[in-house]
Amino acid sequence: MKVLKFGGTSVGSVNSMLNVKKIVEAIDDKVIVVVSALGGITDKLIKTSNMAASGDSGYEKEMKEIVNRHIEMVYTVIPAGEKRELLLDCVNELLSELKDIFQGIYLIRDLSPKTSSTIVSYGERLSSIIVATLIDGAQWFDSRLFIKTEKKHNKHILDSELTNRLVRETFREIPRVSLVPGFISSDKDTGEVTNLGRGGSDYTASIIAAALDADVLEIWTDVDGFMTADPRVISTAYPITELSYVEAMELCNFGAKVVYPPTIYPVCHKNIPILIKNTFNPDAPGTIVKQEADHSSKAIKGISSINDTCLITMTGLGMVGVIGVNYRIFKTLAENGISVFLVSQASSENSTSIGVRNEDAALACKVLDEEFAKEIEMGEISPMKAEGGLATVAIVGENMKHTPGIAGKLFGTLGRNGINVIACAQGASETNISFVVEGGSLRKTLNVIHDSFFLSEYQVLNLFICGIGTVGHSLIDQIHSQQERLKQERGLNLKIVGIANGHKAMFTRAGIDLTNYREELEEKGMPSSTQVLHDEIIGMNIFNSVFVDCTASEEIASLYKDFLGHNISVVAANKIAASSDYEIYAELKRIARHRGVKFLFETNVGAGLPVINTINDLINSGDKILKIEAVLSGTLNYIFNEISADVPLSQTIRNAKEQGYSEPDPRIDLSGTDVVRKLVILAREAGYCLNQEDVEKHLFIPDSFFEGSLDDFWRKIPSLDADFEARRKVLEREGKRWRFVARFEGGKGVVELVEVDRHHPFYELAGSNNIILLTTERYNEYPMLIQGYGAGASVTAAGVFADIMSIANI
Ligand SMILES: NC(=O)C1=CN([C@@H]2O[C@H](COP(=O)(O)OP(=O)(O)OC[C@H]3O[C@@H](n4cnc5c(N)ncnc54)[C@H](O)[C@@H]3O)[C@@H](O)[C@H]2O)C=CC1
Ligand SMILES: N[C@@H](CC=O)C(=O)O
Repeated sequence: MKVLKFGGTSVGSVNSMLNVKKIVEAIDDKVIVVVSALGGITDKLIKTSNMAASGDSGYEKEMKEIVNRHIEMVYTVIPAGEKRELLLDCVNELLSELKDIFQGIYLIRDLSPKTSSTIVSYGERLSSIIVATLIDGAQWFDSRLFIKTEKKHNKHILDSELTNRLVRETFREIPRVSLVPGFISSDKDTGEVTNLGRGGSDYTASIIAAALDADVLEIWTDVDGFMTADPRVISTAYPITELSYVEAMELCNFGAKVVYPPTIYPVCHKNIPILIKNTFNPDAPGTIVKQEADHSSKAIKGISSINDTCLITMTGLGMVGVIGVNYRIFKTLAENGISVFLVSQASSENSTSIGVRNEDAALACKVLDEEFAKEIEMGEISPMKAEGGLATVAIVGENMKHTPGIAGKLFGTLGRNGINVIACAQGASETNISFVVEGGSLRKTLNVIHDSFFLSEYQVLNLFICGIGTVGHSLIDQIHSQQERLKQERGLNLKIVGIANGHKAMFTRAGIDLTNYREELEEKGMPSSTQVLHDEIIGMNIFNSVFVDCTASEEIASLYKDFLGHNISVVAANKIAASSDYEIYAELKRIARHRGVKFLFETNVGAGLPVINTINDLINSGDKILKIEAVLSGTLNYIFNEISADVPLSQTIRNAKEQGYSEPDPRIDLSGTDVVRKLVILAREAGYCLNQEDVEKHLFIPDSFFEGSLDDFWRKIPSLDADFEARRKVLEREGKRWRFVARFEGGKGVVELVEVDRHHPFYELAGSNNIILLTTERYNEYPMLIQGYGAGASVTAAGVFADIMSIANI
């Protein structure tokens, strides 16, 4: 025998009603069907009662809607004929009783709890007789006759013993299909209508299933089962196939509204499985809840949360070692009907924090202050402190018991993402770790956990890309072309959630479609500014996020500190921050380390060449960099390789810009600034404290050419062509070439134009290539050499991409 329960959405529309009929009639076994009120009707009944009680004549309109909803349902799902007429008689009679009750309330302007309970019972009474008529051969039973409650602490509580006996008596002979209204009950002493609480239809079904030793309890709802997390917050949440009773209880107690929590105990006690199914998708497997759920899988099964938490903290040295303090706290709260869902107490016993719903907080503080008035007056205990606007999150899974390090991983992940844990609790059963965070961090918290415990199919990295010129555009193209492969083969979802250039910016948590992002940015983007980027990116508070700087902007570099401070990793092609004042560079690295995020800038030197990582590897393994000799400017090397009788200096500079080698402002290259920045960064990464002004410069273009605007520069630069050509000819005759060389040794840096002959290791350095010779304690007689493309869109973008991938750490 099976017990099936259909919730309000399952009986809320014509289509779903017809699905219910199909599902029940296809069962080849005895079945007891428990139904809720038509979706939304209970709320409407409560609203109408309150309107009538407050003298608002608008209640009549609401009542009309209730009438229409039921009558229309009857006319659409029950074919014309005798059955329909009989049903209409019953429905009209119930509706007319209801109308009279509302009128009475309106006239006397009074609504007692007893009348309220009577009113809400009409929802299930009406729906159940409609469904009973709809399903062939169904026999209707009145649950008020066998679901019995008693009053305790001002609440109607099930009298299990009496109810079980009455259920067994009622269903001594079980018909093929029985139809029972859920939720409603009656007082065992007075016979007054009561109910089992909102969501109580699940409980009705569970009580009946347990009393009759059903084979299974099926809860038919509008979702595919228990999900790994709230799908409205986590788009990648998915249904869990199997849960143990304990796991299901932990999950539904805490926000996952799939099952009304008291439902689990009666069937668990009898070892009757619960199957959660979707009325709108009956072929989906659903979730099975049973004694022993699959233990071979992930350590945590699901996450649940409530965004309605107030933490009440009681502190005082007068609590230490005093027996009975906790007893008094919980007794006082229980006597006042306040439910506590989280308790956290330090072993020092001088503080206890209690999680209650926000609406209960004021009363909880009041009654506890009263209970401990004497101790408060003596200064032994401080008055209760309430902190509202919080959220409680629970991670749930019986496998946690067998897996060390879950708590470490959980709190480590939260910390790296800048989420502050205000209180936490874990029972010795180890099936649940609950913790409290700021309400505003809930979304991020759920995403972080879902992602890091691999509940999601993919690990997500959220990228903000700033600057979509030569490097930024190429990077986005590369990400676009690799996105799918990374998802499928590496389980990594690289999501670009923000893109900005100097004029426009756009942001979306869902990820930007990269097909036409440039057009979209132009059309739909908001005006971009440093402040906008700062506020939007920090305000979005997204987990696992990386700010990627592909600009050459000082203002943008000034944002890194705040981003790192908000646990956003930074990947910079922009060299300004890493080469700025040593203190700033050191501070950024310090913040990144403290926050557990990354500040990476491999492309600052040698574009995509592995220069900085190599130096880090050498240093980390105990080597010491003694000397750096390098050609670090792609632009200058290109210029000195291209310059010829046919291509004058000024033209080579233009060509370097067109090839995407030069800085947005090529004067940065020609003035040696770019090379100085790079040398400073290399020296710092090698462990030396060097600033740009410490580097000696021997330049080849007079300073006067860098005065004025960029247009002035382009106008003036051809005047140097003839002189350069004359010098080039001499050089050619001598069999030499120009190389702009950077050197660092003994704590001193120099950049200069050097004339090298064919025996020099830099002589053959082609195109825009870079070369870096590292003399170290280990690589001494034969220095380490790194050589290759040192500038250009695709290699630089690939280097930025590699930094991003190292943050993903897959
Ligand atoms: N081109 C290359 O080979 C290499 C370049 N880099 C570095 O990469 C960075 C970018 O270089 P390119 O792509 O060549 O420059 P670009 O001039 O082509 O692109 C710069 C982008 O930054 C944007 N931008 C400028 N100021 C901005 C602001 N305040 N807010 C938002 N966006 C802003 C511009 O609108 C443009 O989209 C530079 O810092 C450069 O030093 C590093 C290694 C190699
Ligand atoms: N402008 C730079 C680009 C790489 O950093 C160069 O020419 O090397």
